Amino acid sequence: MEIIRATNYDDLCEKAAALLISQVQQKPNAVLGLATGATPTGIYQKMVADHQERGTSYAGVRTFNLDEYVGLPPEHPSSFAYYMRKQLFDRIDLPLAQTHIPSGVATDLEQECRQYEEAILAAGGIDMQILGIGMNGHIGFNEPGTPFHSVTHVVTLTESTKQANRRYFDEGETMPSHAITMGLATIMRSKRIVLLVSGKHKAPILHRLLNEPVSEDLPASILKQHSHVTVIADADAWDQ
Ligand SMILES: N[C@@H]1[C@@H](O)[C@H](O)[C@@H](COP(=O)(O)O)O[C@@H]1O
Repeated sequence: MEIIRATNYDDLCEKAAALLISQVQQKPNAVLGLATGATPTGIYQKMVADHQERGTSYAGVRTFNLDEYVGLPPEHPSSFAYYMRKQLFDRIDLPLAQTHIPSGVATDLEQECRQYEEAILAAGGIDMQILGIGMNGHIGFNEPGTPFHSVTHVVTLTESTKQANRRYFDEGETMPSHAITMGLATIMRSKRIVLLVSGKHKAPILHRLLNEPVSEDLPASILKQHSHVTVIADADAWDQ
């Protein structure tokens, strides 16, 4: 794993956005793997600014998001589909038809997972996958104990993950209990992976990732077996 130390969150976003933008400039029909959560929001802002100021075009790009909550339609403000439209898709020249997010309201969720996996393969695989990391080491929604060979599947969210994402839901609203997520094997098939770690609350998990052996108890540890992973961590995440 290549480790890049960013001075602060803005610098992390600058560095990650530069990787994505240069990927798209080199390959205008690149397949990008995208993530949600708090960490990537600044990156998407920088991509939008670059699109507006320097004209980087996403007209030929295809995207696949890591995950989506089961039961939330794309118009639900807490859905990842809604997040992606607001943060990025509606603000650049990327046709929505070229964006992919698992459907959390598919009648047959198992079939949705199979089709999602097939769609990634049919697109030629993911050129660059952006990842955040959960406090328990999850990537996507692959919680500790998820088999390394897993492909896109339905997961039961842990209490800690529900707690961490509670802030994206209205008070009193019931949190989804399940999600669809790319599996660890799906993520590992990406040609290049960029893992983002930001904030003091992520310092313990960054420490574990860098120091513990590869194990299904720490899902992100599988990334050590990938030949092209870049970890970008800001100073707060290093401060342990
Ligand atoms: N499914 C998402 C993950 O893909 C994300 O990486 C993680 C960390 O999010 P944040 O960046 O908000 O810390 O949260 C969620 O659980």
